[in-house]
Amino acid sequence: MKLTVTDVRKSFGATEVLRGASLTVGEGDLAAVLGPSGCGKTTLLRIVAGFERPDAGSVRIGGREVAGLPPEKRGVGIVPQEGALFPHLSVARNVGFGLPRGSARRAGRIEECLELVGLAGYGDRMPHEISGGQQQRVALARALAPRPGVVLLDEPFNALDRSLRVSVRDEVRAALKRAGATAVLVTHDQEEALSMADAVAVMREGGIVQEGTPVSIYEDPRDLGVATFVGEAVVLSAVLSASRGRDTVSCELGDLVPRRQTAPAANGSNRSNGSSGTAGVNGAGDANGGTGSVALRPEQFVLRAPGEGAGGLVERVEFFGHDAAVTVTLESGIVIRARTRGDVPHRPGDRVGVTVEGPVLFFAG
Ligand SMILES: Nc1ncnc2c1ncn2[C@@H]1O[C@H](COP(=O)(O)OP(=O)(O)OP(=O)(O)O)[C@@H](O)[C@H]1O
Repeated sequence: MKLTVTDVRKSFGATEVLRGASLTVGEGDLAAVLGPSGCGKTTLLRIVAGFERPDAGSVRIGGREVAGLPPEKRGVGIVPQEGALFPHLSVARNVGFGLPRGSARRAGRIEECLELVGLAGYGDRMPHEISGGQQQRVALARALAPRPGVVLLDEPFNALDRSLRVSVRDEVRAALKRAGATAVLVTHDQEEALSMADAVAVMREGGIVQEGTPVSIYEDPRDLGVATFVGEAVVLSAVLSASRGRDTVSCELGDLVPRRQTAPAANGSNRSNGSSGTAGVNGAGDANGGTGSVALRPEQFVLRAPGEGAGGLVERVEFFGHDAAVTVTLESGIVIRARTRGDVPHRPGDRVGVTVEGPVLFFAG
């Protein structure tokens, strides 16, 4: 079911934790609420679940206002941080916990949900007899069993080690999609949000500051704060200027092309993507001739021979197999981290030239 949270406010004593947070999750979508620790993510989730009462605002599930309803009347399933399975109950009894006792469909629904999460046949095991990732999938099966309108996942992969996390994420996403569930995942991990979710809502200081697809949030962040939180970026001072129908952002790595264009191009067409506010600049602000900041992504840096582009010294090469990260200190002292192919020819101590490819994010101010 569709979930709509509108202008929700919540204070604990004198601390205002939610300052008018709004969020919409389409039916069958998986939305990630992404924000730093303490920004109010869990409080928002607890308000949707009914464990906290908002001071103001509305929460609608499938069009029905649920703000006054207790948790058990909301049709919400919850996957807590560490699975929190009942250790003395078998996997099947954990999954069936929220189902009416004695119903003829109970056993069938338990098996169905175990199948959804890829654990058919595991019903008789005890929680300690399965892995941490499997325990999380059982927790998801338990949340899905009563067919909730919305499933809430609160940092569900925190307890898993990194290598396991990636595969469990895929499995959880696949199970949610198979179940056709509308789901909200709370996380502070941008990679998790970008790789798993259909939509990402970036949260900051008690409010959702930007909602969109993972690609749009990464490529078109509304301000420098979102740009640097959602993905790595090197931020440099820059000046935006327009000449001959084309905007240019000048910084110590040269004259670059901003992602948004203010001026009509030479052939008369306007290259602005028109998505919001003043073109030439990401987010609000005045573009013309302005100073501001440019945010450069690691994959935009190209390492070349010394003499081409800005000069720098390779400090470190991190090899990941499929790609590599090369840390370079530029002559100005700025440190950049470039994502390159895995077969990187550079070694610490090498001199290189650095250029930037592709349109860049520019923020006035
Ligand atoms: N019951 C409470 N009483 C008082 N303060 C609270 C309560 N619950 C949360 N807070 C405060 O509200 C703020 C937001 O907490 P919340 O847990 O919602 O943030 P979060 O973004 O989920 O953080 P994390 O990622 O660390 O879990 C924090 O400063 C926290 O201390």
